[in-house]
Amino acid sequence: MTGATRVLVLNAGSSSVKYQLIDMVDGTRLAAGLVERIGEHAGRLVHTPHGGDRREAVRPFADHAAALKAVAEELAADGRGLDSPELAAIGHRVVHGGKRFTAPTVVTDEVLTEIRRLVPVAPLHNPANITGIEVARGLRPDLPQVAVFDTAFHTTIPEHAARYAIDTAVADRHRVRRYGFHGTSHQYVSRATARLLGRDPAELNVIVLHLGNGASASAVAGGVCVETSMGLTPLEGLVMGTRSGDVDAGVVFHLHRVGGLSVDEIDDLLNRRSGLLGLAGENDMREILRRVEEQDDPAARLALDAYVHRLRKYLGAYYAVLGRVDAIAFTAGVGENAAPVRAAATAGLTELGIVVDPELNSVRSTEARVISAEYSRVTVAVVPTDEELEIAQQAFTLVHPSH
Ligand SMILES: Nc1ncnc2c1ncn2[C@@H]1O[C@H](COP(=O)(O)OP(=O)(O)O)[C@@H](O)[C@H]1O
Ligand SMILES: CC(=O)OP(=O)(O)O
Ligand SMILES: [Mg+2]
Repeated sequence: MTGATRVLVLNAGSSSVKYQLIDMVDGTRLAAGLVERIGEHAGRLVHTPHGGDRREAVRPFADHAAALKAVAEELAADGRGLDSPELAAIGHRVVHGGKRFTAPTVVTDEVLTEIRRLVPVAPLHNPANITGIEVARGLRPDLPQVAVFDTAFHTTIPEHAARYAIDTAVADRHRVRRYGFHGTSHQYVSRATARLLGRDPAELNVIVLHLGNGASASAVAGGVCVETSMGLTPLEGLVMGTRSGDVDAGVVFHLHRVGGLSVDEIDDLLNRRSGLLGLAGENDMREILRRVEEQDDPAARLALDAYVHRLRKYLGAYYAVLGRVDAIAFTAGVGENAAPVRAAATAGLTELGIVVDPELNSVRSTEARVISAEYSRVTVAVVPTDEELEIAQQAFTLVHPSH
């Protein structure tokens, strides 16, 4: 293959930027890294070039623009700067695509305006995604900037699952419905699960549990998403690091009318100070598990139990939605690494045909692997997600449809 074959992928989060430079001919990761704690006193950049040593810098990064400039400098230091003629596109994770964006899209001014209009329904995410696009475009105005939307994979969810049972006219006017997020990951992992089992995705029903900082579940029937736990915004569903997941909407009225909290304060409470953080003062699952195991800490125990209980409720619900489940796939930071969470989420479900093998579950590996017992009717697997590769492939296919 000749010409430009590389894609730089930017995944800009609220306080971090993850990036990868991938050669699409053979999938080589030419560079991977992240900048975290953007806007704080002590930021950190970690950069790993292909075949080279990991470099780390601890210093402040005032904002996303400063972080992206630092990323560009690291890539340039490897001789793979953003000015490289081998770059075919820059792929951006964009969290909310609303109803309009159902596929990867080349960003124009008009597309950017639409992504900006969706900021109120993805306040933690879309602003950072927009900055990423603007900075990258400033550095390489000649290159296609491709937006790959978290919501896209969920556009197949049937109307009766996507609708909230509220007045249709009000819902339509304000575009209130279930959009769902982490779609790029749910799509990648459901297919990777089929590959692991040597099956065609079209004949497989899978429940995907994406458990990272944000967490969501999805039900995928024959490769098509039919239900997911996040809703209008990435707040609904599972208990997360700092987000509550499901609460009675009446909680909002109560906190406002009786508790005297403003709407902005309630937003901040539910999105940034709830979940594991709200229950145990700590949003990192590693620390929660450590406190449970080493200190038998009651707050950490409650947080872990609430997290697992919610997960089990969704597992049961999606089992009923699908009718037949072939596989359950655990993915993202917690799903890939936290064996105790996987064990607790699946314990005592023999009647549902779900039996996890404790020994297989305790194996540490970065590879996709089966953790259920041989006789388990439902295959339970750990399937590492790769949102960056999926974004790079979708972006490259869009700009080079022939490859
Ligand atoms: N070894 C581990 N055991 C338990 N939890 C882990 C482990 N490694 C990472 N995690 C958890 O994974 C979460 C972050 O997941 P990740 O997928 O990296 O998040 P995101 O991409 O949403 O920022 C954190 O809660 C972290 O504690
Ligand atoms: C949509 C979402 O929750 O993303 P993240 O897990 O990256 O916060
Ligand atoms: Mg993630």
